[in-house]
Amino acid sequence: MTEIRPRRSALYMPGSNLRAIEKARTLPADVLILDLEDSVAPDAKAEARAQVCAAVEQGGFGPREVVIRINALDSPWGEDDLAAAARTAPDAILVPKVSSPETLAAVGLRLRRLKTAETVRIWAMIETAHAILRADAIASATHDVDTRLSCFVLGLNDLARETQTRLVPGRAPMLPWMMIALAAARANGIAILDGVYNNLSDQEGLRAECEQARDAGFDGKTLIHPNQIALANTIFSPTPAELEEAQAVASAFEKPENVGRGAIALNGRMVERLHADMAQRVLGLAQAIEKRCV
Ligand SMILES: CC(C)(COP(=O)(O)OP(=O)(O)OC[C@H]1O[C@@H](n2cnc3c(N)ncnc32)[C@H](O)[C@@H]1OP(=O)(O)O)[C@@H](O)C(=O)NCCC(=O)NCCSC(=O)C[C@H](O)C(=O)O
Ligand SMILES: [Mg+2]
Repeated sequence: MTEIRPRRSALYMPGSNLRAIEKARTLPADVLILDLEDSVAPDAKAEARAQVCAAVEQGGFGPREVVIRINALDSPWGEDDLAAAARTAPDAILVPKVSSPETLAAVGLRLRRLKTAETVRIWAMIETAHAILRADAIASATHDVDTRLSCFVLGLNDLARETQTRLVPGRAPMLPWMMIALAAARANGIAILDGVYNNLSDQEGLRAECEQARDAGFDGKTLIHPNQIALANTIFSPTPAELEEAQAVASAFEKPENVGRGAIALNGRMVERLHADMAQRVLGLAQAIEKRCV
């Protein structure tokens, strides 16, 4: 079974907020995104960079995946952010406003020159109209060894700003873009996380977006507040009924009488080997979640 990394909940926190970073070491999020970009004011950029890098070097984040979101390379802070982040060897460096594969190649090249540990991956924010139009080309960068791309993260606030498309309940105007990004990610074998839900006090609205993203095939949701973690973890985890079904499908194909068969009937439904593959993924995710024990 392929090992799966759970990314049900990915919590952003401003790099300038030391209290939030300290608190994050105890929060049950699968991924922590220490932000140097939009949540940090220009005057606080240098201090936030130093603070985030010291925190990553200090460690203590347990099984949580630690990601540093840098400023864009063409901003006044991007180059310094990238060099400092690379030295601390987080799990990944998240690059904002990626609009072409060339941006990722530029980041990859710098990581090679900086002799950055091979374990450091690149994640790309998909949050510009060009990124949607070039999603497959950007995701294809994962096949270039230098580029290290392993995950897309949607930025629907920036997409709304650029396109004037409204962020409305149900997200109908944004859904085609979400699915284009999803198809590009899956076609190239990388992970993909949904954008944030801005309303901190609306758990029902958050639930609706998490369920929509789960059904659409996303690995998890990016979050902005600790009170959003539990819901995302629950919704992006397999339910007991899904686990039972997955176990039944996997076991059915292991029976000696089914070894040579491509399709079988199970509880009145046709089940093919592709369903057994899907079942193995569900079982693998459940196993990986259990192993994390945050
Ligand atoms: C939105 C907030 C500014 C609200 O902060 P605050 O008013 O302090 O919230 P609370 O008083 O309810 O906080 C309770 C405790 O929880 C801690 N806390 C709050 N938020 C976080 C967090 N994100 N991570 C870790 N810990 C957090 C507080 O410190 C309190 O702790 P304690 O003192 O022990 O009680 C704030 O939630 C916040 O800053 N959120 C993150 C904002 C952010 O990072 N934004 C950038 C990413 S979103 C984005 O850019 C998406 C994309 O690019 C796009 O385009 O869409
Ligand atoms: Mg953004």
